Amino acid sequence: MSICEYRPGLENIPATQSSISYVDGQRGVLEYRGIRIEELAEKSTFLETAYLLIWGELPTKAELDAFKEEIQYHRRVKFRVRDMMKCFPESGHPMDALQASAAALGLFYSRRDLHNPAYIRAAAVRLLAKIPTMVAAFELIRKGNDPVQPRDDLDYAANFLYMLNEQEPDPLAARVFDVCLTLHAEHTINASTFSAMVTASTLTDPYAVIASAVGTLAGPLHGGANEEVVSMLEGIGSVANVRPYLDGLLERKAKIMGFGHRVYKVKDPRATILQSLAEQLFEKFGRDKYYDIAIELERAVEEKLGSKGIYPNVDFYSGLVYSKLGIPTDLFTPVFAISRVAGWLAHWKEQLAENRIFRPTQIYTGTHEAPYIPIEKR
Ligand SMILES: CC(=O)SCCNC(=O)CCNC(=O)[C@H](O)C(C)(C)COP(=O)(O)OP(=O)(O)OC[C@H]1O[C@@H](n2cnc3c(N)ncnc32)[C@H](O)[C@@H]1OP(=O)(O)O
Ligand SMILES: O=C([O-])CC(=O)C(=O)O
Repeated sequence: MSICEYRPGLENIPATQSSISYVDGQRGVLEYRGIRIEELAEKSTFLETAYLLIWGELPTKAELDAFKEEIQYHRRVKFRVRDMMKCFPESGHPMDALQASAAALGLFYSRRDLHNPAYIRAAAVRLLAKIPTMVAAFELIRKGNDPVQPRDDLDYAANFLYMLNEQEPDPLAARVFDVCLTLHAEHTINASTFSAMVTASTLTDPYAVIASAVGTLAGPLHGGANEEVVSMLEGIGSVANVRPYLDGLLERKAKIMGFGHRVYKVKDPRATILQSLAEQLFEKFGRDKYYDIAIELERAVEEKLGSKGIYPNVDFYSGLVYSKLGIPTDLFTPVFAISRVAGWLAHWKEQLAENRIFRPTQIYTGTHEAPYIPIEKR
């Protein structure tokens, strides 16, 4: 077999075949199972979209009702998981808390039966159901409160906001949050999904698969960028300071958070939708001063870097939406994870259906036949 050219970051190297989602980065198109993201954002719900991603087809009403009921049944987490979270340092990052809690689920559901569709479904349901509960629980625990139990009369998105803010959300806020979850659910073979697939390919348990993906999503070049965007907008402080601040970043050759993408060379279609969701929230609950800074920054970056294909990605406007929903800044990436778990699970299932362990090669750049130097002579 011939050795291919080495491409840092595996740029443009196909690492799998998949029918889950599709991105055309030149035209700004994203489809889940062939359906455009704009259409899903308008007409679907997160749980219906998760079902579509994992099982490949839109559910019938009966299938969706059964799925929702299963999710609702599994939302609670065991008291030992909550007690474990109480031992985490309050100052720890919620993504670390989520990674540890997701991995801990493997201690309780350790039976592994990867060829059994019922096992796959049960694990997928458990993860989709429990991850929001664990994210909200850590938030309340670190504030010194007891976690709030899920409410059966609230749907997935509304229930999360309720568990987080300890009050029932406004219906517009709940719908906007549900759309955010749909938008973030899947994005082909990005870094965290690749991480999930590599982990899955060893035939380990699904909790390890998801914990590994959570750890990968946390980094500032990936899902962690949404948190960094808000710090950047706060650091800019005013519309007048946008251009001097940007010039400073470019001089230092620093990355502008929330901009650029390996695949998109135009504005990310999800950023466009998130921007319109932010506007809907501002109309009802008041405008955020950071929105004006964000718009000016988008304009300035386009002028300076548009020719290089650097435009807002999904992480640019999401923080403005989340802040308006009462979500603390360091929960932005865990909230991304609540959603992306759907895509990770879809890829886990697809990987298992035709598994071969990931084991690429390398180009060795070290020496050979090196002498062992005794410690006293080094
Ligand atoms: C959910 C998500 O993961 S979406 C992405 C979230 N991440 C961010 O927003 C962090 C900021 N963005 C970035 O770091 C990058 O654009 C990434 C990591 C998303 C993609 O990285 P890559 O495809 O490897 O692009 P790479 O970093 O090689 O950049 C290519 C060129 O564009 C420039 N560039 C890319 N993104 C940016 C940016 N945000 N700000 C300034 N310049 C940028 C690079 O400096 C480089 O320029 P050069 O060719 O003159 O050296
Ligand atoms: O696709 C990528 O490289 C990053 C990602 O997860 C996304 O944009 O949602």
